Amino acid sequence: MSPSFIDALLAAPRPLVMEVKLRDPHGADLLGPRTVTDLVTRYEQAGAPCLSVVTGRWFGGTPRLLREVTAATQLPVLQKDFLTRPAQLEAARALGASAVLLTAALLPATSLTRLVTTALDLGLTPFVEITEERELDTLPRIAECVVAVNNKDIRTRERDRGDLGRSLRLLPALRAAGCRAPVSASAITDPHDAARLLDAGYAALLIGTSLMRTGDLTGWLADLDAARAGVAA
Ligand SMILES: O=C(O)c1ccccc1NCC(=O)[C@H](O)[C@H](O)COP(=O)(O)O
Repeated sequence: MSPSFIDALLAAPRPLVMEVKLRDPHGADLLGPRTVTDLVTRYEQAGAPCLSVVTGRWFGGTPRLLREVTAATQLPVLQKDFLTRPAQLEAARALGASAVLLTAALLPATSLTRLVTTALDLGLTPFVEITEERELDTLPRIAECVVAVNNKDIRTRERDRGDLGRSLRLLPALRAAGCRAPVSASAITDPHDAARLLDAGYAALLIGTSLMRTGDLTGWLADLDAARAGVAA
């Protein structure tokens, strides 16, 4: 049996969730001449422990894209979309997802509780995204969730430049609330910044645009590894 999304992430030596995302927030194409299968294979070869796929239409996605990704890999896959109903979580599982995005800012507390419970009952890892400390107050079963700090603002379609300081500021509150798998997500463009976030105590990072855009994925990851070794020395 494959490991759950959260277990695969926590066991990874280089804990990056590599994201399949067809368009940037301004509508620019990120895939280029590659196929989705080429990209998934490349991420796998690069050692990704888990993948993410943006199926939200703001970023050029569709539910069919989730199936394309899960058909091309055995790795645990996160579906990133505006998921608000239990039926959408059942559909995600049927299409092969292992984790589902739940955006705390967009969900009333009662819905968030119901969706976390439903996801866990279905064997899916809830990937709960927050931008403010108070969103942790109503989050149930936090030790079983991945909790991601989004460095951008989804309410403005992530057209802002992002604020990695938000991740650094919120990490102590995440740990204090019992989160085992804190993730920093969005706007991570530089391997040195990525190393800094991991060194600060993040269990993992989620990176889309930078990995989609780099012409040298191996080099990007080598720079991250070198920066982490430097940080640790
Ligand atoms: O964050 C959301 O609520 C969301 C909902 C629906 C579709 C996408 C959503 N977020 C997208 C992302 O958060 C980013 O694609 C992801 O964090 C990677 O960001 P980046 O590295 O800046 O491309």
